[in-house]
Amino acid sequence: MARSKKTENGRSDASPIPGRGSSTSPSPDTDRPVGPLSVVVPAEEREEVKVNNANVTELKNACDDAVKRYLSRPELFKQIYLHTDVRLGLGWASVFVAAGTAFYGYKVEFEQSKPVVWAGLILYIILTTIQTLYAYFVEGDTVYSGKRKTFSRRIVSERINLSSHTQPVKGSKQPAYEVAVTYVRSSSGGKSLLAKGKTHGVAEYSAFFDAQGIMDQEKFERWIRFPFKGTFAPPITVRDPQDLGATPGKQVPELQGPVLSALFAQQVATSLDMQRPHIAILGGGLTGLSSAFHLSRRHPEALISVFEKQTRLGGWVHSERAEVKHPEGGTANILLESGPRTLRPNAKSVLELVNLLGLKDSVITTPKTSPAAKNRYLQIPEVQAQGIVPLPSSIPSLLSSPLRSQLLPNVLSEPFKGRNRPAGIEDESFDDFMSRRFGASFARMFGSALVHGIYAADSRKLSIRAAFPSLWEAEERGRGSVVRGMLVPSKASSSLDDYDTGDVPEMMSGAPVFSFKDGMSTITNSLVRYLEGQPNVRIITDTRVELLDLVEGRIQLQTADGRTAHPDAVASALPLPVLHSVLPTHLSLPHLTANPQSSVTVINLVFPLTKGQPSIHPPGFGYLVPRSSSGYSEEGPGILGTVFDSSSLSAQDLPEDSRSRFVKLTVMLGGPHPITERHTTLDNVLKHLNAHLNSRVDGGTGGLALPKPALARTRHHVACIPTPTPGHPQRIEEMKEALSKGPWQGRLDVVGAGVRGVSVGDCVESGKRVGSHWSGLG
Ligand SMILES: C=Cc1c2[nH]c(c1C)Cc1[nH]c(c(CCC(=O)O)c1C)Cc1[nH]c(c(C)c1CCC(=O)O)Cc1[nH]c(c(C)c1C=C)C2
Repeated sequence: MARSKKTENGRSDASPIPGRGSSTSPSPDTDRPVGPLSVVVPAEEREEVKVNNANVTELKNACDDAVKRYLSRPELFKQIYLHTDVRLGLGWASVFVAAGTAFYGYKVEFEQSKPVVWAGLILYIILTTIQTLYAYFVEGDTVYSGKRKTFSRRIVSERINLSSHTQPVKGSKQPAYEVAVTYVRSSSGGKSLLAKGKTHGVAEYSAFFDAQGIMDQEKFERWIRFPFKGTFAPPITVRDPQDLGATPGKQVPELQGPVLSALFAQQVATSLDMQRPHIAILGGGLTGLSSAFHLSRRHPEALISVFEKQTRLGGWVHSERAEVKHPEGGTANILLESGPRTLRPNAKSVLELVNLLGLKDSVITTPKTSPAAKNRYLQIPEVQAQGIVPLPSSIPSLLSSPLRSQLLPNVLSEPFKGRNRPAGIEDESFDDFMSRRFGASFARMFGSALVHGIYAADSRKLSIRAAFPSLWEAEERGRGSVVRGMLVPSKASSSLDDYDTGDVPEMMSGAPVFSFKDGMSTITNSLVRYLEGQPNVRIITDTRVELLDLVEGRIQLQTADGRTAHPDAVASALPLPVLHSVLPTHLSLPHLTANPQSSVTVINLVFPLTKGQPSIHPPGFGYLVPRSSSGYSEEGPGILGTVFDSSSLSAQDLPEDSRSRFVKLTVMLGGPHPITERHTTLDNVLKHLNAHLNSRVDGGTGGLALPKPALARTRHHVACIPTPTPGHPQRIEEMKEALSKGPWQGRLDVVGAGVRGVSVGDCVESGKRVGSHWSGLG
């Protein structure tokens, strides 16, 4: 069932867009308001409803009463008593006529009174006949009529009429309660009709009554309520409310329903204007949210709906806080990242978001001079059996580095190596490229480590042109030499013109990386808060898109809970293999399953430091572990690298004085390593970490074992980073061509890490560019 965290329409008090109000920092997800309709009356506050199970009239009456009780809540509808009033009026009128006639006949002499008595009798018969006909034809099985006025841009009046009857026993089917709903929606005092329709639902009485005849009122309300949740929840379509009914033959868990789904669709449609074009965004991760942000700004006239299969938004950008106890007393509130943890200021699209979402006050930067920015380490068994060695960051450190024999000759000789790119090749693996220019051992030691740190992938499988196009171009600029090419400035302009970055770039100047006080989720949470404040955006969580089809030329989107939508355009921010799985064969796009994806296990560790104890790691960014000379095997530790989070991000931890008492780091495993559960056990990870940190080149902690961690949190991210294999850029061109020229005719756009780049900046950028060719949708 779709569960949405959407707030009421038009709620804009939290809009962090400058000039639109506050610039408050985002509050956690839990702050999101929940519509009153989703509040279930607690069981203890209800009166028990008990009926004779064998009597369907009693069963039906109990359900009718439950409908009335539910719909008459003050926050829902105001009951209209028109039918009762008409029947009462007719009843009283017939009583008066009968009484008047009888009185007249009594007072006046028989012969003289005859005409009037006849007239009275006829009038009485007419009135009671009208009353009966009214009850039968007009009131029918009406259980409830209600009305309300809502305001969203304009006053909208809504009327619903709900009738019910019992479906008798049929074969193996038990007696069932059937509800039919009609609704009318209008504005301008009823002059302009916005929507009109009918819907119905059926459920066996046994679904709500137990063997003793006690009614499960909550269950009944859940069944009847489902669509009303939509008042605060998502629309799926603005065009065709009937679409939202359950798909024939599909079962919504437990009961057939939702009963009032068409009304649900209409409620949203009304508040948004039925004629709006509709853009659906698949995926509520960073790319999906960025797409919604930019599309909602670019197309204020359109309805934008974001579909996310999980409850949580933000994808694998995930910051959490944890209370950690120090064994010597005191606690700290430590921020843990399980996805990306830092950003680079060259990502203009991210700077733009920082500016537009009002996040400047939340930014924390790492100075260029800080060790976290300068010091990086490698763990290469061939160079130092167990420990980590610093990557040289200056000429003197290069000359004294244990890595100099690997670095110096290969880098210094590269400019003198002739052109060696094989004729006619358009792409190759990063490992092949590096081996050609710098030698195979250099490519393995440094190239594979770099690829582990970015793609968690095997550099022998990664496309140089997709992953590091600047190196490929440098080779061309340098007439065969990458080093020479890097010394020649590239012609590519890096203008900020296209980005509304305000003064954020100046604020970042000198900082190699930045993050936020509350971590990377600050961006995704702020995007969600912004989007929730937009009347034309709906975020639909817990809803998996199952099918994306074209039916008679219209886009048809089906969700796993059996609902259908007909958006005018779709932006897919799904991983490409997932997109492949939702497209029917006749619409499948080329190359969606061409690339493998890496899975990473992320283990956040927090260690307490005792007084006077030196840190457990050297100052720096962390270390990477290159591919071993024997390749990837289950025998190895499976570690890709470790990030020293305290070095760059301790400012996220509270209180301030706890920062020197705890050390946080993150160990990453998996990717191309075939890992099993054994690899990710805490004991195993600590054993290797201990060996890496205690025998480091700068002396380590003097051989002391690591303290027992105060916190260890493990997250397995399955298929989280795509590996663009050689030929990827060409394949993407072909896919884009199929999108624009094939049956989709440009109405489907595909964005995200699987398309152009895997960094946070790339994802936000792709959200900025999505559907740039869409105009005049609909
Ligand atoms: C959580 C594991 C991740 C690994 N790679 C990525 C993630 C999220 C994605 C990634 N990491 C980096 C980049 C380049 C960023 C850029 O160019 O702007 C990308 C796309 C670099 C990077 N790698 C690590 C860190 C701390 C950073 C800085 C950016 C960031 O915070 O993500 C460390 C690291 N990441 C991975 C491993 C195995 C690893 C090891 C130390 C995999």
